[in-house]
Amino acid sequence: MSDRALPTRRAQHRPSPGMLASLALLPLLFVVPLLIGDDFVFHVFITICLYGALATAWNIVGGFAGQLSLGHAIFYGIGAYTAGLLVPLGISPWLGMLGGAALSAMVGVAIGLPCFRLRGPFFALATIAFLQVIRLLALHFTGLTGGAVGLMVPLQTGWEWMIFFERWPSLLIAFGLLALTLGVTAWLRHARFGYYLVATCEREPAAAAAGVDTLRVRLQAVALSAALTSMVGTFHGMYLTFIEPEAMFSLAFSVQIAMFALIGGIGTVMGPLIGTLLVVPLTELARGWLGASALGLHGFVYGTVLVLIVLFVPDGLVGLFRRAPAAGGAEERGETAGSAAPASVPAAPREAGRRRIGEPILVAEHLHKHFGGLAVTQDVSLTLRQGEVLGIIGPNGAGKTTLFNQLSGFLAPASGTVRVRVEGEGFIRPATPHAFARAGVGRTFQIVQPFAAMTVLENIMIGAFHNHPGRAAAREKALETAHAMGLWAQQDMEARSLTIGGLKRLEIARVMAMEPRILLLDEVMAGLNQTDVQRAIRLVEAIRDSGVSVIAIEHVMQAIMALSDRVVVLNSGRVIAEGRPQEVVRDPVVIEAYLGEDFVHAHSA
Ligand SMILES: Nc1ncnc2c1ncn2[C@@H]1O[C@H](COP(=O)(O)OP(=O)(O)OP(=O)(O)O)[C@@H](O)[C@H]1O
Repeated sequence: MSDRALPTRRAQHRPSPGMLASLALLPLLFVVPLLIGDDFVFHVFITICLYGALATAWNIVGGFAGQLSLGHAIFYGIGAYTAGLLVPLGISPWLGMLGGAALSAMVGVAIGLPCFRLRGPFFALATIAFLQVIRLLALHFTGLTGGAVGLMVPLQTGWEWMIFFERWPSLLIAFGLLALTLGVTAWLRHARFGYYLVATCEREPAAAAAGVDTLRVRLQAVALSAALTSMVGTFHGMYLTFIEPEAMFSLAFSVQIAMFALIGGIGTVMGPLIGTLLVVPLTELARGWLGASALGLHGFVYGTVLVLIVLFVPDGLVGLFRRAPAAGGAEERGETAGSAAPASVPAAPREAGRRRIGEPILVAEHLHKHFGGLAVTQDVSLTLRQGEVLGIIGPNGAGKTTLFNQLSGFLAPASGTVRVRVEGEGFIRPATPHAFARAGVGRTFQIVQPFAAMTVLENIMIGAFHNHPGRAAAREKALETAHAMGLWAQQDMEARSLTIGGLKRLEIARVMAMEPRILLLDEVMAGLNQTDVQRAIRLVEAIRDSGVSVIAIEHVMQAIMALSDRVVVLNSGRVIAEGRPQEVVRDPVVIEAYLGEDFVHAHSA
């Protein structure tokens, strides 16, 4: 995402060469036809603007939200029909445009609600199914839509009716719609909403853990995209002065819009327009030269270009202009410069060494969870107190992660409750991951979940947005957290290039940027070398000393012994022991179920 949807720290004041070139060339879309003054040229440029706007609007769902919609013609058709049906009633298409946009946004949400549960090809197929249903309904209700015969838009000319004798006003409107969609996408790319969309697209659980209401974000995206698509549909209907279900709700048209974006580069602001700029003139010029003998040629042109793009520039045409990634080796620089050591966790409210364990802050009671016939959590109760570190240990498959999932809203217990104390509200019972995040519960994942295509800083910003909705404030908070977590030197690196130790720290940094009161750590020491384990222990100590209460699942007993105030031992989904670490490791039940005699001998030697 650093090079695609969001800028890196260095890049943010310096747009990419592709972006600059596209912006400089943008006014030419309006000026060139005016200078040439030829009807065909006007038509080609109006078509470019319209398809560019449609592909840009599609990109909000297809690119930023990562949901391959092949049903976007639904919104285009709604826009055209809403205005087309209102004009005979004496209502201006400008009002029809707004009405169509509102209706499309609602239809988008109604379709999105069931479809967003589906992934990959199933989502795409579901959008096609909805498109076909709406097309058939439009063909059936002939009284409303004109059926297969279609509707002629009454030929009233002038700005009020959006129909003109001259070509330039149509070009102006098409250009305006293109500028509007580009403007909305450019805003989105830099706003919290855009970060949330990309995070949701890349790793939904990690986004949810960072407090993102992932379904809501997707629905907002589809509503926005549908409204913009519908506005273009309204104008195109008026421009063609004829609307019919087969053309307005066409699958081929939906695929075409998606293809322009794919060719140019999805998840980028200018990519969809660049794709359109390449393909539409090629097609229109070929049609102009070859005339009727070139019927269906556009399909051949699209197919050829798409195959070439997939083979040679899989990221789309904007990939050609992309700047080289930030200089490699920053991780090593960070390591050797010693800046990777956890500096401090900011704003420690009380002195280390004088910790006082306070009132209960998270209480789980009688949790039960089954997966089919397997009872994974059996009557588990535990209490975390303010300022405490509670260790959870147990053999593989004991149910530790399943318990964590219930303590953070990722799994609903079959029975039992999880309550969290919130300042001024007393104990509440959150139900979803983002509700837990709002209540101040942050968590990491056993298998690290970085947003791989974002920079380290952008990853941390996803957490920082939780309490700092503005981009500048979130960035400030993320920088502060990166420094505290020893990730300062790596802040501009793409997360995917971090070492395992760096990824584990990033996982904690993203949660800490949310400023949680309760931190759930799922095996953050696993796979680390001895030096990194020591660093991680110091980091968790610093977090604890800053006033955050911690529950840590861990197999690294050195860390459990150093950090835990109390330890809960799980085996086969049940709590088999609980107490101070020194007592628990001597418990024969724990030795038999988990630690083994070797551990006892090693520590008594
Ligand atoms: N979604 C699921 N569906 C079916 N079974 C599951 C699911 N998630 C976990 N399990 C099973 O539940 C049991 C407990 O898994 P869990 O991951 O909670 O254990 P754990 O104590 O965290 O193990 P480890 O220390 O290896 O991470 C395992 O037998 C696992 O295979």
